[in-house]
Amino acid sequence: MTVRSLTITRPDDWHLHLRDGDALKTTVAHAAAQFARAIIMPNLRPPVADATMALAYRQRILDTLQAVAPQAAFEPLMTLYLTDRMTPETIRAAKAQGVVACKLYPAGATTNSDAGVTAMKNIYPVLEAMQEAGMVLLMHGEVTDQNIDLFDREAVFIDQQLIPLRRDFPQLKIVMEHITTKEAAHYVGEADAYLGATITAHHLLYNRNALFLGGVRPHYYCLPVLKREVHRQALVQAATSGSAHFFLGTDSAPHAAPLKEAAVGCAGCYTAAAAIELYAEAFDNANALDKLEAFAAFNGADFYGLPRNTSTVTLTKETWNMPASYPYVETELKPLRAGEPMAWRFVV
Ligand SMILES: NC(=O)N[C@@H](CC(=O)O)C(=O)O
Ligand SMILES: [Zn+2]
Ligand SMILES: [Zn+2]
Repeated sequence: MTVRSLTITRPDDWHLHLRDGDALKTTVAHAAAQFARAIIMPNLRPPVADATMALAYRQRILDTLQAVAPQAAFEPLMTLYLTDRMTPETIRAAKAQGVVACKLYPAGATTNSDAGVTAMKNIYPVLEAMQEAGMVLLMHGEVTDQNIDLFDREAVFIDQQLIPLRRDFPQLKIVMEHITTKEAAHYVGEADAYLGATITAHHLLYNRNALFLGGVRPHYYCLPVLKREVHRQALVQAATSGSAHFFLGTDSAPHAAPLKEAAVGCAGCYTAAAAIELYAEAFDNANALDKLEAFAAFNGADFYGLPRNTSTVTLTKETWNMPASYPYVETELKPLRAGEPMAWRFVV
C-alpha cells in the first residue's frame, strides 16, 4: 500500500539564507513554519563578521518571528563569514557568545563572496582556533579558477583544497555545503566523523537539463550549478543511504524575481516555502521515505552535537500547486516549481 501520510520528527535546516530587513518577513515565516532550527548564512552586505553583528542579526530575525509567526518556536543558529582578516580572538569571542559555525566562501565563488577568503593559508590561525573551540567549519566547496570548467569546480576543490585542509586539521568539524557531484558524495561518505555534507532538495530533484527546458530557466540557476543526471543519482543514493554524514540543508537563497530574470541573473533557488515537501518527493521517488527522518531531523543535530528535536511534522501525499510568487520587499519572489504541481503537502 502506498504511504499517504508521513509523520517525522520536526526537521532542521542546516543551510539557510534569510537575508535581512523586510526580506525577513517572507523568509522567516516560511522557515519557521517547518523547521525547528536553521543555520543562518552570513553572506549579507556587509558580511556578518563578528559576534556583535551575529547577535544583532539574530535579534532582527527573532523580532521578525515575533511579528509574523509569534507562535512558532524557531531557533536561528548563527554563523560568521570568514575573511582574510578574521582573527582567532574573534573566533573565541564568537564561540563564547553562542555562534556555532563559520562559513568559508572562496572569494568570488558565489553570491556575496567577494569579501571571502583568497587563500586557505590566510585563515590557518583561525582554523586552529576553531578546531580548539569545537566550532564547525562550513564551506562553499568550489574552486574559483576561471580556467576550471564550472561543472568541475566542486570535484577540483576536493582534491586541491579539502584533502590538504583535512590533513592539517584532522579534528576540525567540516561541512561541505550543498554537494552536487558523485565525487563529493563518495568522498564525504567514506570520510571519518569529522566531515559531513548538506544536500539541497533541488539537487536531489533536478539535473542540469532543468536549466534549459524549452529555454533558459533562471529560477533553476544556483551555485554550485545543477549537474548531470549521474550526479543527481549519486546524491539521492547518499541522502537515502542512511549514512549519518548527510543531512538536510535547503540552501534556500531568495533573490527578487527581477534580479534572477535579468541578463546576468543571480544564483540561488528559493525552496523554503515548501522545503520538506520537496525533500519528501525526492525520497518518495527513491522509495526511501523511511530514510527521510534521519536525514532531515537526526544526522545534522548529531553532527553539531545538539539535541534532536522532540516535536513532529506531518505531510500527506496530495497534489497542490506552488504559488506563482510571494511578496518580497517591494517586489516578488518566485519559488522553485512556481505555479507547478507538488506531490506532498505539509499539514502541521
Ligand atoms: N546557492 C546560491 O546559488 N546562492 C547563495 C549563495 C551560496 O550558498 O552559494 C546565495 O546567497 O544567493
Ligand atoms: Zn554556497
Ligand atoms: Zn547557500
